[in-house]
Amino acid sequence: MERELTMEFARVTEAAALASARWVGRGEKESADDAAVEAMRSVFDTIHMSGTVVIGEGEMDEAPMLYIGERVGSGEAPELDVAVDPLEGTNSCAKGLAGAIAVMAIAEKGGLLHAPDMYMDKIAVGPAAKGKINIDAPVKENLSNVAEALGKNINDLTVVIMDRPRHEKLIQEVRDAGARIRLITDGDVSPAVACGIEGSGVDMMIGVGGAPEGVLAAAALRCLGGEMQGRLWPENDADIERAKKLGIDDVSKLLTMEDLVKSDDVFFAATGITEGPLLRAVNFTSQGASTHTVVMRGRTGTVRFIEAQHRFDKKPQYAMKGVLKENTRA
Ligand SMILES: O=P(O)(O)OC[C@H]1O[C@](O)(COP(=O)(O)O)[C@@H](O)[C@@H]1O
Ligand SMILES: [Mn+2]
Ligand SMILES: [Mn+2]
Repeated sequence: MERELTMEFARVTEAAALASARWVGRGEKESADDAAVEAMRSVFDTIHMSGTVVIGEGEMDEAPMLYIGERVGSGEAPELDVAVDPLEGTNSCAKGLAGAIAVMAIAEKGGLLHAPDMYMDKIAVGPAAKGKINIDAPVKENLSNVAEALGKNINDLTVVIMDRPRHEKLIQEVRDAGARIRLITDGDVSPAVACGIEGSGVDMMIGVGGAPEGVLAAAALRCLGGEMQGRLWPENDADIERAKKLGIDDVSKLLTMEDLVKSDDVFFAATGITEGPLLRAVNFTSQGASTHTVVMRGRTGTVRFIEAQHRFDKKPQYAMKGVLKENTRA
């Protein structure tokens, strides 16, 4: 894939972030989601590519846009697989809490695991701890190996875990081992990616979250040289069927980096909506808004943080779209 595409993908996540940022704290999850999806969808068509959505907003009959199998892009070469989560952290956005991002990953055809819409158990670390994790090992063993690889004491490790009843035992085990925990209410992609960014303050992300989110985070960690391991976490027979439909016959298989993201020929882009360990929030100004985006390319490992200023007088498509009229300036 050509390097020029990185800038194009930054435009895609910026548009989604700008649109959903209008809905921060308004308590309307659906409107925030719809705004992100619509904005992302419309920018895709301006990009010279033939994309197929392999991770998106759901099956064709349950999502009007960015559904699995939908074609995006101008229709010209190259032929690519697209994974999107236009609003990752919907609750955080609706409540104005930290951790919402707009995110996507792109690979050559067949390059991304077609993850079913179900849970996945995950463990993620940055490059220094690559090769030191094993999802099947006791948590304490992983913590101690990662601490050693990072040259830290276990007490100084920061582990991000989603605050969910299903993680009660896991949280206790991490506390017993002596590591620090940051419990998050939503959005496990950004902390998983942050593991791979030096100075982000996150050393490890563990626990059960969305499987599609696992593939998105793995794409970034592939670019960053970090590691993720996953295992699908079906809750019922329907989940198992869903996985089989996507070609995953053995739902208990340990998913390595190679299973999640097949090659280095991958791009990742994300823009912050609310502040997080990886990216700053969208900020509205008198002129427009600023965005903070990260784009990465697996082949070269280049990571770019892009700070952008958007002018609403010159880009009216981003101005107040779909938001309450009384918010407009007199
Ligand atoms: O809220 P649950 O059911 O525990 O699911 C966790 C998953 O949902 C999220 O918190 C939010 O995802 P969406 O906002 O895209 O729905 C993911 O980051 C996470 O992987
Ligand atoms: Mn999500
Ligand atoms: Mn989402």
